[in-house]
Amino acid sequence: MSRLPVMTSKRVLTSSSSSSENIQDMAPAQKKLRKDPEPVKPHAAATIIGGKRPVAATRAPISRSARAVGAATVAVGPSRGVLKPSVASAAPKGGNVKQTAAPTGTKPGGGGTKRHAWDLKGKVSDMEGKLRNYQSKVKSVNEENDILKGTMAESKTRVTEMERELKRQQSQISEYEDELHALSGVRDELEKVSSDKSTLQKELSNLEGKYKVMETLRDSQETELQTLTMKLSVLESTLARLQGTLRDTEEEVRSLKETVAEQKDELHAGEMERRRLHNTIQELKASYNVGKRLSTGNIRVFCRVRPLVDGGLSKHIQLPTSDIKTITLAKTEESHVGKTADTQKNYNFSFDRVFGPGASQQEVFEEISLLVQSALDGYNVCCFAYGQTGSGKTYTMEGDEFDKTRGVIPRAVQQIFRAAEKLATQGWEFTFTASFVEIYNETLRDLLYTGKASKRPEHEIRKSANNEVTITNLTYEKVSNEDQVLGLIALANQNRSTAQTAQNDRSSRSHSVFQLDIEGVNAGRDVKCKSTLCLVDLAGSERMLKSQSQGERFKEMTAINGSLSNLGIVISALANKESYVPYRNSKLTYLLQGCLGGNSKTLMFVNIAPESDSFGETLNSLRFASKVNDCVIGTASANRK
Ligand SMILES: Nc1ncnc2c1ncn2[C@@H]1O[C@H](COP(=O)(O)OP(=O)(O)OP(=O)(O)O)[C@@H](O)[C@H]1O
Repeated sequence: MSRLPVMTSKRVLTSSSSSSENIQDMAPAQKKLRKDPEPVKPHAAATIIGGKRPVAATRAPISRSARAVGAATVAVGPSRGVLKPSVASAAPKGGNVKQTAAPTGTKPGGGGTKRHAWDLKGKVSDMEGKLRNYQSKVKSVNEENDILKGTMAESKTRVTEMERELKRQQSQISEYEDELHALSGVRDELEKVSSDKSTLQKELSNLEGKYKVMETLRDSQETELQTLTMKLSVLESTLARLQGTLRDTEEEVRSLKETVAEQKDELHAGEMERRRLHNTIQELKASYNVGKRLSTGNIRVFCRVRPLVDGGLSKHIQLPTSDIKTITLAKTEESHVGKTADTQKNYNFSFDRVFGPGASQQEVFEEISLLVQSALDGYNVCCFAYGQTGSGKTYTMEGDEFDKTRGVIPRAVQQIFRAAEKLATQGWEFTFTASFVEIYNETLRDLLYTGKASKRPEHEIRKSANNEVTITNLTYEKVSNEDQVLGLIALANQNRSTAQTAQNDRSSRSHSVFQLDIEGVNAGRDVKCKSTLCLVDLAGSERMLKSQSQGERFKEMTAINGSLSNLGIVISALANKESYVPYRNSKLTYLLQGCLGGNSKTLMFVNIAPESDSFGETLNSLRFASKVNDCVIGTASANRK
């Protein structure tokens, strides 16, 4: 809206700024007017000077008369003699001159009267008329000039005014321009604000959308909250009810705990009583022997008869069905003279138990399971199998791999670990250490050794200050379950079979000793116990005539006989309460010292072969076992603290 006045001003400014030029420009316009036959266009000058039409209007006729005067003036100079052509040449251009000259009545070259050459007076009069005419014209031109001067002054004033106006308008323009500049900044700002506004509007619409979603969410959460509040109140009431129940239950638990503690005390007392009674029973069992005489002792002897290869039993072995403790060896002696009938000689033996050829491994173990239990109660327990080669010692001690035919060692191990688990509920914690050693030719060999054969260490039996017997360099393996022990037994058998390949039938000529050291702690009762379960498979006990054996065999025989007879000697020394017991006479007795002494429960299996050709060896074995069975060593006491 501010542009329009500015443009107008500019146009005005352009035309007026060169007012002097415009005035000069008027000259060509006037020249044109002279050529133009048409009347002068005074409005053109009027337009230039801002519509001062009255001035132009007055000027136009003046111009015409002035031109005529000019033409006449031009002609005045050379008037002598050349006036005619001059007037004549001026005639077609300005007919008005003629008209102006007409009142004089002396129109030279026109329709006027031509003076005679002599009519100088007339000519002077004409000239004077002309002069007067010219003078009046000059006067009117002067007047016109004065008017023009006034107009010029007026125009100058106007120009000055216009220049002032122009300056004012210029300053206004610069103001407008400043304003415009300021407004353009405002416009940019406005544009920015408008773009911000559209961004904000978008954001607003986004937020509105989100708000709606939130509102929906809030509504659903409020519903959920209401549901949860209801559930909470239900739960709170349930909780209050349960807390009441809990208080009652806690009360009940407290009284039950007291009862349990009392029962634990009773159980512990019961366990101790059980151990005492268990021990008494075994002592009583051991004290009753064939001779029906009561004695106190703790070596029990079981006899086991191996079945014949084709089953059944030899005639020379008699096992009365009514008595499970006796065995009779019957020998028929032919009459030398032939006159008398053959005589039969019976050898009767009585032991703690006699197992016939049909006795199963399970039956046999049941009889010794009480003894095994004693090992957990803190008693040293030793069980060894004695008998000639092939009489069933290994079968009795180790048995076969199948469940039914498993021997004493795996069954004893199973029982020990199961019993330890039960005792754990009464606060007992047990640690078990296993070792397996072979005595061959009075040399010790570690059956759990896994190193290089060439680096096999030598072993010595050592006795500590507290009378504990240990073997140097022997593998003592910590075990915590039955499977680990069975793995060790398998390793021992592997070691034995390796040695056996090198020397035929070596197992028959070596003693193998499996030992399980048991340590129990009942921290709650401050009770400890320590014992060793010792299970021994002795070498074959058959006697050989010295003359029949030579070299290595003789050496083996001497070693076996030596250790077995020393075993007998040690047992009788213990039975006779001799001051000196020759334990150190053989490796076997030295190793078993702890198990044979007064503080242990010992069981001996005497295994016999049923074949008639083994009669002699069977008799010897039964005699040896009988001697052992007669021994009264003394009562064992548990290793408890
Ligand atoms: N009570 C039994 N019932 C069935 N078979 C048995 C019985 N006792 C032993 N045998 C079998 O008799 C054979 C010889 O037994 P075993 O090897 O146990 O004798 P051993 O006395 O240990 O001999 P060695 O002194 O040579 O080691 C084995 O095949 C064994 O399975």
